[in-house]
Amino acid sequence: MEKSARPRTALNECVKVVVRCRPLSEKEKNEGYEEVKKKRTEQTWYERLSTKTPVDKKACDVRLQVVKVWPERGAVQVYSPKGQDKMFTYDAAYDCTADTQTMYDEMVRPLVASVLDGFNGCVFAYGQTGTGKTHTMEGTADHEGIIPRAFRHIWAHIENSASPDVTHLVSCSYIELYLEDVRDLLSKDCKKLTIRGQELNGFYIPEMTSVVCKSAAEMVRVMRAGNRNRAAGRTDMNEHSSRSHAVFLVTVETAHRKTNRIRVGKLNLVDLAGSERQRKTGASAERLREASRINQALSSLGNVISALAENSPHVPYRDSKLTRILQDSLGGNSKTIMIANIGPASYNYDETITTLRYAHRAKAIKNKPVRNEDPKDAKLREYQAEIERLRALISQRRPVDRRPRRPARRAPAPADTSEEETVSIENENILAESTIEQEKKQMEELEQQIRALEERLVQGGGGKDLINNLNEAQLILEQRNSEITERKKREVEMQQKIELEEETTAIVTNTFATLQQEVDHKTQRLKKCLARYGGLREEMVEQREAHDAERRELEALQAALIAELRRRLLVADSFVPLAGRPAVLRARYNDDTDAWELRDHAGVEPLSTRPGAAGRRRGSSARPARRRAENVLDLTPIPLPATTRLYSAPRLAPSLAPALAPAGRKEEVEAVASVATVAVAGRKSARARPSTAHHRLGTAGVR
Ligand SMILES: Nc1ncnc2c1ncn2[C@@H]1O[C@H](COP(=O)(O)OP(=O)(O)OP(=O)(O)O)[C@@H](O)[C@H]1O
Repeated sequence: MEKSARPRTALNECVKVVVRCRPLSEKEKNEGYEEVKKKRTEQTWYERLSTKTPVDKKACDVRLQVVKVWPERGAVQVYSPKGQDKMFTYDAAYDCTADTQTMYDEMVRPLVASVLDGFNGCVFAYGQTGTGKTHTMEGTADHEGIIPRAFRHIWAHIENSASPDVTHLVSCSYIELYLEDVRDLLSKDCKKLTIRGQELNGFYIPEMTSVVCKSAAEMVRVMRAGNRNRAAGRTDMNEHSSRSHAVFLVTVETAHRKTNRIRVGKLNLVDLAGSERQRKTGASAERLREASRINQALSSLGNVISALAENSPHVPYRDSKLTRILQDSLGGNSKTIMIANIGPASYNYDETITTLRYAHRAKAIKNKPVRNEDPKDAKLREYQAEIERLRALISQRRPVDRRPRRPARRAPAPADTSEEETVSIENENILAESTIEQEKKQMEELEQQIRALEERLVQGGGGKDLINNLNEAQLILEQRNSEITERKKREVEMQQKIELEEETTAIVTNTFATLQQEVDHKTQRLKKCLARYGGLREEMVEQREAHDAERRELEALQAALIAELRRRLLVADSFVPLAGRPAVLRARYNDDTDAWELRDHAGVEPLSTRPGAAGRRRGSSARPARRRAENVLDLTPIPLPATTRLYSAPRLAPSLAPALAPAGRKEEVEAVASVATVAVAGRKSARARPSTAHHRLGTAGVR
């Protein structure tokens, strides 16, 4: 991501939130069917939704679904196991029958059109693992996702640019956030990148690879190449689960020759990794580590969404790299669409409710999109300046080039010239010839450079030939489609407004003929308030339960991670030589440079020196310096089975003892035995001490 110019004046625009519910998967059907059979006697939602035969597989499939989508109202209803159904409304809602094409036309198309007009745009898919985020963003061979559709849209627009005075430059980058490392998916070895900048001026990634593309097909190839490098794996919830958050960035620069202005639109297409419960995904070892990082980043994203929705003065963007990358998209200079993916299965009720709540909160986020005109970092401007410079260079050298390539015939030296002069004239001729050759080569090189730069730029076609006519027709059709979808969207909004205002209008227009009527009306309102209060209480209890479940999950995760850490420490204790240990302990993780660093205490402050007292001299003390304790290696000894026994003096017959033991020998034996006992006691007490170094290293290991 490159540093973009800060907005000047901006109109607030809310984040658009879309919900997409995928169909029930075969696995959910089978597992749910088994569960229904098990639970048929319990009073749960299965019973509430049940027909008469709970083991009938078809009826069971219907009853397994706790989500009902109302596309015409943009609403999602979730049947609650405790009685009170939940209803959420969004900018749009799509059920399992809706395809990506409809979704793109209705919601994403206007956003991509804004990007082509110089705005920043972001589409990000959020939701539990296996709910269809990758399916929605990338799609499959049969169902094209939003990303390739956006590519085609961009290129249809470029090919149809009416005027050849318009020049375009399209480039893409692809990065992923894997285990808190930002990796460049388009570089050969997926090099790690650093996020630079600050919260106030925005974050950016300066070194990521940017590939200039000249067609939608080329962009798809770039995306596939990046996908091959992306971290993916199998979990119990998803056969091909994304183990990283991926961001595909498209930059479209458009230069208008007449106005001499450049507009730069940036489109972030984000496929987040899904939140997951260890219990459900069956994650272990590496998957567990990934899951903990995924959940950590998503939790930071949730905190940012909550802070923005509540207009909190502090938004914790710095908490994770994901939120730093998405800073502009959430509350910044961007038009943003959040796609909340959910599954319909009762099995995932809690996760679905959590996703819907987050999505509902995100609706309140206000962004400040501004058209990016003539930003300093526009590559097109750079290319144009370079082309101009090269052209100027060529025209400066032209007179040299116009000289005859080689003299047609070397003029013979006049008869009276000496032999020496003849040689020097010939040498001059040879020198001139080689200079001309060199100049020629340089000119060719310069022209080649110009051609290479110009090839990167795409000139507006003018739409005169057959293909362009077809494209034009397509564009008109798309425009009509978008008009229709715009109208549909307005209808949904109207419907939502009508429903919301119905209640208040009824109250306002109600005239109370009698006192009894007023009492009835107020009783009715009170009942409604009580019902709402009940609903809120229920929600609170549910949230507490969800929080408890999450806490338990995190505790389990922590226990697993600590176990893993102990294993690694054991390996380190056994194999890292003693000399290297202090260095390992001094290593600190630096968030800014994104790397582990060894504090050079020789250069900064020797460990042996005591920290200075503020303003006054410290009295001398026998206690060791404070700093020293930070670098002490305090390891818990590994309890190993004893392979030796303590020495105990052999029992001797009392009559033989004085004869065999020389004077003083007995005391010596007793002293050795007592030292050994003290050593064992010391070892035991060391075992009982808390392992502070482990804890310290533990934090480091988790980082
Ligand atoms: N709308 C849909 N219609 C049909 N199948 C779908 C739909 N959405 C998702 N699926 C299927 O569900 C499965 C999981 O989808 P996908 O991999 O996109 O989930 P995800 O949310 O990206 O998961 P993760 O977070 O683990 O990467 C896939 O087999 C996909 O084909």
